[in-house]
Amino acid sequence: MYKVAVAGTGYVGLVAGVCFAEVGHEVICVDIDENKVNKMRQGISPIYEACLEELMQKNYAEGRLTYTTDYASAYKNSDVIFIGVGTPEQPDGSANLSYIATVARQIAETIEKDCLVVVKSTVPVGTNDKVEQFIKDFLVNDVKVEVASNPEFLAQGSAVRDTLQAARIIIGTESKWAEEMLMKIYEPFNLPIVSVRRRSAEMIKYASNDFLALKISYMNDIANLCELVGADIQDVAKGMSFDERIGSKFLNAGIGYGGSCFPKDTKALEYLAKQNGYELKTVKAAIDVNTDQKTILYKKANKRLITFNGLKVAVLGLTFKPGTDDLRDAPSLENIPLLLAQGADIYAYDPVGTENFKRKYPEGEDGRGSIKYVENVAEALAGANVCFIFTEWGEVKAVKPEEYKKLMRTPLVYDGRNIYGIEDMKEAGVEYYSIGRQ
Ligand SMILES: NC(=O)c1ccc[n+]([C@@H]2O[C@H](COP(=O)([O-])OP(=O)(O)OC[C@H]3O[C@@H](n4cnc5c(N)ncnc54)[C@H](O)[C@@H]3O)[C@@H](O)[C@H]2O)c1
Ligand SMILES: O=c1ccn([C@@H]2O[C@H](COP(=O)(O)OP(=O)(O)O[C@H]3O[C@H](CO)[C@@H](O)[C@H](O)[C@H]3O)[C@@H](O)[C@H]2O)c(=O)[nH]1
Repeated sequence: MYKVAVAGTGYVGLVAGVCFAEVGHEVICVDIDENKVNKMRQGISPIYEACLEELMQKNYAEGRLTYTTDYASAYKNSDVIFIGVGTPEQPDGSANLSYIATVARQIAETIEKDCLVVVKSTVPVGTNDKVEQFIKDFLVNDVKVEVASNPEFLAQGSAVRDTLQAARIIIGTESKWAEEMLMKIYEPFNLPIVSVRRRSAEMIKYASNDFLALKISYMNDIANLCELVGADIQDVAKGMSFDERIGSKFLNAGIGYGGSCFPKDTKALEYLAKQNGYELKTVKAAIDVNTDQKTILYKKANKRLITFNGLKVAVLGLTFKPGTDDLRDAPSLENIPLLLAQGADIYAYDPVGTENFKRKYPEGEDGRGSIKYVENVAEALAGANVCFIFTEWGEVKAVKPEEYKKLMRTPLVYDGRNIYGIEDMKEAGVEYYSIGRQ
């Protein structure tokens, strides 16, 4: 078993740290955010993820998992340091590598024994080479250091399961020493390992994410055409899914992909291509379709209503997908300002995302409209003139068509997740609009 340090305790770093401890490694998680570290020491997860808190508490109690802001003490004696800090999008679409650079420098200045540095964050092809050079440039002690790539494929909401039961582990190395060490670290997981060179590993991450984003944008594109020609995208997706070459996953048309990865990783790969004099036409198309898709329901509602001014608008779901409190690139963030600017009185419900959303849009008057956060779906729907569904939470899917009819002043529903059957809503007396269906 190894002494493992993890830099960054977000979705990737914390889950990786906890899972490494769970399989027996001695793990220290480092973050610059003192609040987060204090919370974690009390057994409280700073992010909402199924099973994470239980595993944090168990491994902390059993002494295999600790947390610190003191990176020097964490890095100096580690066999391996995983980097899981953010690589957010910059205004030009490129990935911001400043957090990676800071950690690299902190590592260079503190390690006191031979050490493998593993980049888990999603980084443009060639970044691992630069990180290795950067660490060597700033190295204080005479030790051996090498960098390896180990991109992460977990999805938010199922992060622990996706790590412990990952479809594959990708490792990208430039030496036998690094490859063997990473193989040993992952041995207890008993999962398929694909070992390649560093640049290929970096590319596998972007190619996978962008492929999935493309799949979604393709279905959204087809959905929009379905609507125009009288086909039903749900039926079309079902028919397609029986072909194993297509597969049944990620065929759901909707209000566009969001989250912390697909939007930024499509733009970052497009940027990388451009930098190398190449136009990545397929990925550009995925981005363009997604941009339009985000406000497609708002535009539909705008055609149907004279104005949103003074209307009670129920919003069901704020997070970018169910099972997470993350709002990054959530469709709600695109649509709520448009509704507020028109003077809508929004009653928003989300089972876990409300606190995060409140920080961006505090309760009360905003622009011409107002926003209020409610405790359940019924409160949001009561007396509403129109309802938007942005996230397919279980609590939202559980609402029966008749309840919209019963609770709303005018049962007018715009569903960005195709939760309901068209006929079921019609029978219940609900005027219902969704994606790719008439
Ligand atoms: N979120 C996901 O589902 C997911 C999945 C796969 C890959 N990724 C990639 O993994 C990376 C991290 O994503 P995330 O969503 O976990 O990020 P995040 O923003 O949730 O967490 C990053 C953490 O790093 C900390 N940090 C910043 N500088 C630090 C430093 N110098 N030392 C220690 N900690 C520091 C921050 O305080 C924060 O807690 C990104 O590159 C992302 O693209 C994310
Ligand atoms: O058929 C589908 C499937 C997903 N989505 C949307 O796509 C986005 C992303 O969903 P999902 O992939 O489930 O969540 P993420 O947590 O963003 O995970 C993705 O991004 C991570 C970060 O890189 C990767 O590690 C994961 O493998 C990859 O699935 C969400 O807005 C979903 O609503 C659809 O619109 N239709």
